[in-house]
Amino acid sequence: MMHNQLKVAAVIPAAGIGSRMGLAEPKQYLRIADKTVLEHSVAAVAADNRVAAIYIAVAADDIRVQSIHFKTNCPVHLVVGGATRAASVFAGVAAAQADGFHWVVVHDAARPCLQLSELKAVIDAGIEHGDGAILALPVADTIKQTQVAKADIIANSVPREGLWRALTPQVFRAEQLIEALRQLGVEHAAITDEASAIELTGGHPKLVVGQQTNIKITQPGDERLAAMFIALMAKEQACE
Ligand SMILES: Nc1ccn([C@@H]2O[C@H](COP(=O)(O)OP(=O)(O)OP(=O)(O)O)[C@@H](O)[C@H]2O)c(=O)n1
Ligand SMILES: C[C@](O)(CO)[C@H](O)COP(=O)(O)O
Repeated sequence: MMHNQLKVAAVIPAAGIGSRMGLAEPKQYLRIADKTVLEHSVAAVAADNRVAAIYIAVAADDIRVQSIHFKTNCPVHLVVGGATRAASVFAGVAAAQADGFHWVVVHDAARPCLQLSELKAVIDAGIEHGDGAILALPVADTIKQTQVAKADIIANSVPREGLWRALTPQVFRAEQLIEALRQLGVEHAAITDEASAIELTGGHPKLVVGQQTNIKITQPGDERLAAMFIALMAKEQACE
């Protein structure tokens, strides 16, 4: 069912330093085609007309974001993020809640290839399912576990049945997410996404199958893959 009438706020954690990329600037400011990775991600979440406001959590000393003019149909607010992803998400959700939003769609700034069909599906599922919903992909490869002392030597294989890779967006009731983060604390090492905070406080979010193209720019080379996907998606849109 499509929940057309409901308005949601998007929260974009964009306060990371991108240490695994090893670049001079954070990965959300890399340029792909005509704009930065952050602008691609913001435009992607703004594409669903239920998204009525966007809250971007940026580092306190971020000056790059000041020169960006976000071209969206809804207001874009900047909030100060924190030392962990969870702290940045908390800041964004708290701001959205203060502005009266009851639902939040959290999407990594580092995932610029999100497609509208995925976004719509996860918002629908999140609102419909009691404990929210996330985009995810079932693990498709054989999974190996390494030895404790030797990181490149196999100890055994792990059954992949029931294993999924978590993506974003992740959709939750603002109240439920903020309470979970407050209860666990935003420094909690096991909160690597919003769903894990909900799980750790007793909830069971729904999994919605995402697209292989919805990659997170994490390691060198990922930006080239993202650029290819963005070019392909633009070409497909032009043909529609
Ligand atoms: N304190 C932090 C850490 C991360 N993020 C954001 O969370 C998203 C996903 O995190 P990740 O890929 O781990 O980004 P970084 O923390 O920047 O990368 P790294 O772990 O390589 O340093 C990114 O959009 C990142 O900007 C954030 O808002 N605040
Ligand atoms: C939220 C997330 O993108 C889901 O895959 C991810 O957990 C955050 O980044 P990290 O690479 O795990 O730090």
